[in-house]
Order: sequence, then C-alpha cells, then structure tokens
Amino acid sequence: MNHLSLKWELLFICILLVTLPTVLMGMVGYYAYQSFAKQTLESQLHKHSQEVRSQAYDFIAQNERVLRREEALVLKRIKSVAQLSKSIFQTYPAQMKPTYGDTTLHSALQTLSQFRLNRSGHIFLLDENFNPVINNQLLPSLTNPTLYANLISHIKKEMPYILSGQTTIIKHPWSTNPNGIIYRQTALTYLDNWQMVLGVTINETDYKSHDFEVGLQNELRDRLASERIGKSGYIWVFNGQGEYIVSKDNLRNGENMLNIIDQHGHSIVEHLISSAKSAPPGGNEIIFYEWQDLGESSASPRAAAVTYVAEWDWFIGTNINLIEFYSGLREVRNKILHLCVVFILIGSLIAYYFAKRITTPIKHLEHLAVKAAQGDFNVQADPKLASRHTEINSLSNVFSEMICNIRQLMAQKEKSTQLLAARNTALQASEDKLTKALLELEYEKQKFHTQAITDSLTNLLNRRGFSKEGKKVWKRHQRTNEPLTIAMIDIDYFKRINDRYSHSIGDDVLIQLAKLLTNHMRENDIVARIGGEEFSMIISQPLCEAKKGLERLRRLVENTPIISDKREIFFTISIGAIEVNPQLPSLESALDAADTCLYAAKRSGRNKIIT
Ligand SMILES: Nc1nc2c(ncn2[C@@H]2O[C@H](COP(=O)(O)OP(=O)(O)OP(=O)(O)O)[C@@H](O)[C@H]2O)c(=O)[nH]1
Repeated sequence: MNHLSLKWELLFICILLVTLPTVLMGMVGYYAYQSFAKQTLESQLHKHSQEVRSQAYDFIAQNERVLRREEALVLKRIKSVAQLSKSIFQTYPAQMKPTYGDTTLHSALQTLSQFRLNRSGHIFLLDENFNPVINNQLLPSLTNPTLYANLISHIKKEMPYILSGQTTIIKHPWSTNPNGIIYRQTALTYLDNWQMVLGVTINETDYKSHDFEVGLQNELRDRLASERIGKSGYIWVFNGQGEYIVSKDNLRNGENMLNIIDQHGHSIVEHLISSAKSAPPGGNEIIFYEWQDLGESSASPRAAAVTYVAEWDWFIGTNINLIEFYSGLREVRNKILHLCVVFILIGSLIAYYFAKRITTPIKHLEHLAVKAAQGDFNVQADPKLASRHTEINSLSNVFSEMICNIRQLMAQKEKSTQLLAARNTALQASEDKLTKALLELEYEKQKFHTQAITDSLTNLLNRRGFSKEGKKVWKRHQRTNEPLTIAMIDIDYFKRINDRYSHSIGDDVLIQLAKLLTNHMRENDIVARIGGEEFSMIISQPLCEAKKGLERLRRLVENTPIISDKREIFFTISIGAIEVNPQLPSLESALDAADTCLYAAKRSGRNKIIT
C-alpha cells in the first residue's frame, strides 16, 4: 500500500467497501432464496402428495359407499327371503319335516332348494343337530370342516335370538382364494313347527364386485398419469411388488422396476416403497433419488413426496426434476451476480469520481509545493479550489498565504542581499584600496630600506647595509665558528681616472668593479661599497682559500678594461684581507685589520693583495 498513490488507495478502499457488502448481500440473498426454494419445493411436493392421497381416498371412500349400499340391499334381500321362506315353511305340518339324507323332498322344498341369489346365494335348513337337510350338497362341510364348524358356532350363538322369532344376519368366513378369505352373509331364522334353523346365505364376492373399484382405479390412474408438477414433474404409483401402476403418460404401466438400482447397488423402487411405508400415517416423506425416464439419456436428480395407500397397496410419489427446478435458481443466481457486478461497477465509478475529486486538489497543491521547493514562488493555487467549502479550501488558502509570505520574505531577502552586496563591493573596494596603499607603503618602505642600505651607483650594499648584513654573518660565525675572511678593496689612483677621463667615467669604473665583484662573490658572501672607491667583502672561506679567489679577482680587474668613447681604460685594485680569529672581537676590528693590510698593499706599490 505504501507505493500506492492517495487516489488509488482511496479508490481501492471505496471499491472494497462497495464490493464486500455487495458480495455479502448477494450471497445472503442467494442462499436465502435457495433455502426458500428448497422449502417451496418441499411444500409443493407435500401439497401435491396430499392432494393425490386425498384423491385416492375419495375414490376409496366412494367405492366403499357403493359397496355398503350394495351390501345393504343384499342383506335386506336375504333377510326378506329368509322371512318369506319361514312364512312358507311355517304353513307346513310337522309330518312334512324333512330329515337329514332324505332325497324325497316335496316339491316346495325342492323349489326352495334350487333358489339362487346372484351366483352363490341359496337357502339351507339345519335340523336340531345342525345337520343340513336341504342344499347339504352346497355346504362345503366336507371341504372345509373348520369354517363349517365356525358357522355352526356362530349360529349357536344366535339361537336365543332367532328362537324368539327374530331374523338375524351373521357374517362369517367361508372359503379362501388367492386374494384372501371369502366371507358370507347369512340371514338366520327359526322354524318352530320343524325346530329347524333356516338360513339364507350369500358369498360377499357375489355382490362385492371389484369392477367398480377397478373402474375407479383406472379413472384415478388416468388422471394421475396426465398430471404434471411444474414442467416435467409427474406422479408415479408402484404396487408392493414394484410394478408400475401409474407411470408417466401410462407408458410403462405393469413394468416391474425393482431391478433399477442406484450407484450403491440398491433398488431405487425398494427404497421408494420402504420410504413411503415409513412415512407418518396419512402423511408423506420427501426423498431424493436419481431416475432415468424414457427418452432421457441419463438419470437426473429428483425429489419426491411419497405416501402409501394401504387399501389399494399403492405407493404414490409426486416427483420433480431438480435440474429443472433449480434452473430457476440458477437464473436468480445469475441475476444476483449481474446486479452485484453492475452495483460494483457503478460503485467503483462513483468511488473513482470522489477519489479524483479529493486527490486532484491535493495533487495540484503538491505540484505547486514542488515548484516552490525548486525555487519558483510565482505559483498560485487554482481559484476553483476556493469554491469548495472543504478542508481542501482551507489547505489551499493556507498554502497561498504561505507562498505569499515566502514571496515577501524572498523579496526582503533579495533586497537585503543586494544591499549587502553593495556594501560588500564598497568594502571590497576599500579593502583593495587599503591593500594597495599598504603594498605601496610596504614597497616604499622596502624602497626606503633598500635605498638606505644600497649604494645607488653600483646597487651594492652601502656602508649601512654592509654593517647590518655583516653583523648577521658575524653572529653566525660566532655561533658556528665557520671560517670567515674579511677583505678591503680599493681602486688604485682613482683620482687620476676622474681627473684624466672625467668623473662620469670614474663612475663607470666603480660600476664595472661592482659587477666584477658581484660575479666573483659566492652565495653566502657579502659585497659592499663602503666609501668613494673603497669596497668590502665578507667571504665564507678561510683566508687561504679566499686569497686565491681574491687574486683571480685582482687579475681579472687588471685585465678587464672599461670601454669609453672607443677607448680602453684599464685600472687595478689593491686588496687587504684577514681571516677572522678570536683576537678580533668585532666586525669593526676585523675591518680595521683588513684596512691595515690594504694600507700596506697601497704602500707597497698597489695592485696586490696583502693579508
Ligand atoms: N668619479 C668619482 N670620483 C670619486 C667618487 N668618490 C670619491 N671620488 C674621488 O676619489 C678620489 C680619491 O682620491 P684619493 O683618496 O686621493 O686616492 P687615489 O687617488 O685613488 O690614490 P690612492 O688611493 O692612494 O691610490 C677623490 O679625488 C675623490 O674625489 C665618486 O663617487 N666618483
């Protein structure tokens, strides 16, 4: 985040603040809708299942109502037949009482014995031992003695009632068939004249026809087969053997589907049947499974509410294709997704606008600050910023005020700098003048000093200079005891040169000698003109060495004429030299000693050296 600019950081935060709640709300919305959809699915299935169940029970109830009405009619009939028969037989005398095994029945009994109601209904008579005396061949006592005994037991129970002259009806099991026990309804009455029980009996199967029930089932079957839940949801019905009672559009009715297994190898229909059986009484159970219908390339996930109608052994399922059902949910999810994206985009654009609105003035002020930092104080904040009544406005005002102050300070500084520069220039000029004056003074001083110690004609040291420099050498000699020779040099007959050639040529001689002396002397030697034509030398050599040089000098002078007016003028010098020794206490005494030698050289004929 540190390398992000403020604008992008603000933008990022705003987008985050928009995106997170949007995505969160989208997810909550989607999952809420998903949960709602699942509840809707289940309630829809429950509702359909209950409707189908109630339809089935309406049909069952209708069937039962019809059967009950049929039964009531039959029972009324057998009762009336029994009472009618009784009224007939009561008219017969006791002598006409039939006996067990009697084959010569009179015509009335034969007629009654041949009486048939529906298919199996007939009349029978039982003697006091409960043995059949007519229609004994129709009583299956020989084939099912247990059920026959059961009938007799029932009759015996009813005896007190029929003995009182009443006619009663009993229901008793009579035979069995593959569908179960077949019951009979029997109307009983008592013949007082013959002490016999008269019965009119009929099999329930004779009047309880399944045709009506089958018709009802077929009607319901057709109705269910065409019913749809949603686009492709439908209703199926299996019987306990796993056979289709109702299939989609009745296309697979009768097919046994127990062999359809799921991925775990279990029979799906068995699972449906067991789930329906375990459903709460009168209710249904929601189950999820995979099923492949005719025309489908693969099994698809389904949900069904299953219920069991025990009376018909029908396992009814109302099912929905989950892919189809949730396709609507996918549409909702996509819509939520699109809404989220649009919302985030709009939020991002708004965030970008505000981030830019916030950062643009800051960027502008930053740009101005950078320019100011680089020394450009002619910057001015954008006047548009003043129109914003925000912190930016305050910042802009403060920045402008600051720049204005800096500008004033800079102007003051500039003024002060110019003033200072002018003063510096003046000061520098004064200083230069002073330096120049000092230099001139020093030059003059040096000049005066040089003039004071220099002979103006020969530029050699004069007597004062010689004395000054000589004292230094003398002190050094005293300190180091180095060998030192003092020589006094005088031009011979100089007065004659002046007189003979002029004073000017005399000066030239002096200058010539000074040059020769200067060339002759060594670095540490001192040469000076201490009088008119008198020169002195201090030579840093012992006398023996110095004398050789002085001799060379003397000969050089002797052989080096000066040229004046194309004439050669020769001159000579006399030299007196001594070596400084401890007997000479000062430079003056040493000069005196050398002067004494010079005097001796003059006296002894000149142009020579006396040491
Ligand atoms: N041209 C010239 N002559 C000078 C100068 N100073 C002194 N003299 C002359 O030097 C002469 C010195 O003469 P003297 O003292 O008699 O010595 P000299 O003639 O050399 O004789 P000795 O020294 O005995 O050989 C004088 O005539 C001075 O006038 C100078 O600066 N220029």
